[in-house]
Amino acid sequence: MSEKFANPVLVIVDHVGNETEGFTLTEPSKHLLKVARTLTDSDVWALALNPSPQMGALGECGVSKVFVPDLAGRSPRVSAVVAECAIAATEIQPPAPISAILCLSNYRGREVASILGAHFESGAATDVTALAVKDGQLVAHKSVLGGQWETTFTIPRGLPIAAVRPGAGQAPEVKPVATPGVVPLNVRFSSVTDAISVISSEELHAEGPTLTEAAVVVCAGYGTDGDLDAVNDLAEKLGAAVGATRTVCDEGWLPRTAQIGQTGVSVAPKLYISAGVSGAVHHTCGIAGAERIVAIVDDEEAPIVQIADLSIIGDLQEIIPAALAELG
Ligand SMILES: Cc1cc2nc3c(=O)[nH]c(=O)nc-3n(C[C@H](O)[C@H](O)[C@H](O)COP(=O)(O)OP(=O)(O)OC[C@H]3O[C@@H](n4cnc5c(N)ncnc54)[C@H](O)[C@@H]3O)c2cc1C
Repeated sequence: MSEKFANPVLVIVDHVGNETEGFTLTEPSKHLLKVARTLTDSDVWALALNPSPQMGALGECGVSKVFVPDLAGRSPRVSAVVAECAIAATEIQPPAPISAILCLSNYRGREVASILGAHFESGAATDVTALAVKDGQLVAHKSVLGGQWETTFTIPRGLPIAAVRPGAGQAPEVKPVATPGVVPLNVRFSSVTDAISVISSEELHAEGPTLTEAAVVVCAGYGTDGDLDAVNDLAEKLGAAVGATRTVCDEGWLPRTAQIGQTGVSVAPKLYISAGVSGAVHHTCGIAGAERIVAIVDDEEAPIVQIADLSIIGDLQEIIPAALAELG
């Protein structure tokens, strides 16, 4: 039986939505809460960054306590705001020692983790792909050097902080909590935090699901030769988000925000379908969280074939229309 912490693990969770239409806990956050459950015999707590967290979904993920800070108009997109909320959650009275703080390893999460690591004079691991507890310490795994090496390390001092890649780590079924407690947080934000404010933010891809949230991702590779009609048609049919390899973004066929991989985003869909992708490690390290991988590629020796659950060898411009015809 694997070792666990005796104290709660705090998870910084993300929601999408707004106050008018309501907030929805993101799939990567749900996954991370279940990963947290594997690390402690005690409670899993969540820090939510909106005034109306999705309590039902948090309870289903085994969360017993939800910290809800009053941001007083500040944006949760500012990493320092989020970090100071997490610090405030660790200072509630009476004190409740926390074993570890987890967040998602995205652009904001990596910054949040570093600020927290510096504040607690402990350490922060980012881009983590798996977590465990050994000898009372958090053990983190991460792939480095373009995914060619897997490293295992620990934070031996103070409160460990880990930013975990979306969808990474084992997430077993958890025992739901019927009614998680809500703890309002009054945070004394520092002047450093208030030195940054968000002037505006607009969603660039309002159509279709977000790449990192989507249950199905169709990824365009260089083999599309810039003709993305088939990929877009398949994505539309499946309600999927469209991703890309770096070469596709380098060519300007899709925006850089679509890039999946080491220098792009990580995705963790239930189904990832690649079209004309060779499967370089720089790319496949970004799909480690995918449940099922289907590769459409004309080269049976391509590395993607080695990791795919199903490979369809041939011309994507013939295979995808044929598949769409089957789907009706
Ligand atoms: C430091 C570093 C970081 C990097 N970061 C990233 C990253 O974040 N993300 C990323 O994706 N890459 C990244 N790369 C680049 C990566 O190494 C690969 O070059 C890139 O992923 C290859 O993209 P691709 O599979 O689209 O193209 P290719 O490797 O050219 O593969 C195209 C594939 O399509 C097949 N094909 C051609 N025509 C057809 C057709 N008609 N039908 C079906 N199949 C066809 C070909 O046989 C081939 O297998 C990085 C590289 C470095 C050095």
